[in-house]
Amino acid sequence: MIKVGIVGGTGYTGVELLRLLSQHPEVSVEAITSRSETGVKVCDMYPNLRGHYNTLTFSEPDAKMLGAMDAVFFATPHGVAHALAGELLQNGTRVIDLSADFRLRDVDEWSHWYNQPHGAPELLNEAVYGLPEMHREAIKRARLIAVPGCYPTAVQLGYLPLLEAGLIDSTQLIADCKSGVTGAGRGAKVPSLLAEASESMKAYGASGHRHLPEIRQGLADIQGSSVGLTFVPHLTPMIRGIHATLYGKLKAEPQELQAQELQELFEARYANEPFVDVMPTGSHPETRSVKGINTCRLAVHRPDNGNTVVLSVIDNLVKGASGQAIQNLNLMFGLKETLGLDAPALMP
Ligand SMILES: NC(=O)C1=CN([C@@H]2O[C@H](COP(=O)(O)OP(=O)(O)OC[C@H]3O[C@@H](n4cnc5c(N)ncnc54)[C@H](OP(=O)(O)O)[C@@H]3O)[C@@H](O)[C@H]2O)C=CC1
Ligand SMILES: CC(=O)N[C@@H](CCC(=O)OP(=O)(O)O)C(=O)O
Repeated sequence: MIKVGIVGGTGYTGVELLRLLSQHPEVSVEAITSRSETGVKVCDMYPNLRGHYNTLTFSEPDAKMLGAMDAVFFATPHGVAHALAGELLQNGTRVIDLSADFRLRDVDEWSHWYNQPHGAPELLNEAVYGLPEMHREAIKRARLIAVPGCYPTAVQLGYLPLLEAGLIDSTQLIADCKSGVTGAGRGAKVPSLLAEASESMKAYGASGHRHLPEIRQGLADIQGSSVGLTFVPHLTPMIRGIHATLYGKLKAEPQELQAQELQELFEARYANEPFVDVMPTGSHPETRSVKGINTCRLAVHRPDNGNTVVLSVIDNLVKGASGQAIQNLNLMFGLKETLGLDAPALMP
């Protein structure tokens, strides 16, 4: 069994790691941290986990205890993994970080968007961006994984086939994205209150959101040169889910491409990807079709105005965080990529 620890076990991504790992045949969760719930049993705090973790108890984050693990997940706010990752890696423990600590390669850009100095710039060279559909071979060899953000996952998977094939004008990309409220974490905040978030919808970060540089970096890696992107996130009255509507203007020659050819491009690109589902022509994927699962469902449209529209849905807590983190762990440890991640979505 692979022994794992979770730092930040009381948050939404931490408890989602616990839920998913309870079904993983090769992983045993041996340590879980929370500074506020030290001494409390996991199954007493989260009744959905009763019967799965009968003795596992929250403890203070401790480098020695975590260093005894084969791998440690960080499900913590930005800046926490910076402090501990180096010591763990020295002990031979692999690190899978769900926060943004190692996602941006440019230290100054990171400090600008996260309003603090970067705490571990010496580790940036070896951090691998954990989007398996782009970086599978590097992930297999990695010791330190930066799990992509939720919006960045949905946007990059949607644009990837079009940018790889050079079909759209990459100076004018527009990503219009919606998220459920769990995207904001479990800490009490006024905008996440039921009375504030239900029966209403709002954009935020329209003139600059910290996922903008991450998405730009990922899309530039895909096409080999920089992109121009407008990204506007919205908060919607649902608990889980990301819906991304991605616009792209077809270049002059690809103007001839018909809907069926774009469909075939997407199907061919993702034919061997276990967690990307290209839906039939004309589909409009729903966030509820990916609730609780690690799948990104995509549909590509070709309106008659020279544009393409890609619709991309994921569960922010699964393919957008904890599920993708486990997909990375499977690759790093030479396991079947889908292990522990193959249950169907909840419906309705
Ligand atoms: N929610 C989402 O949809 C997504 C979240 N992420 C990222 O994953 C990370 C976790 O998110 P989420 O689960 O929503 O966050 P939450 O705010 O829900 O939980 C944060 C967890 O971290 C612990 N924590 C906070 N500060 C520290 C600290 N200084 N040292 C150690 N532990 C600490 C908290 O427990 P305690 O204070 O008791 O120690 C808590 O368990 C964040 O970086 C987030 O941006 C990524 C993709 C999607
Ligand atoms: C709805 C909401 O507030 N979403 C969060 C992003 C989700 C998240 O946790 O961001 P990371 O993936 O970078 O960790 C936000 O906009 O800041």
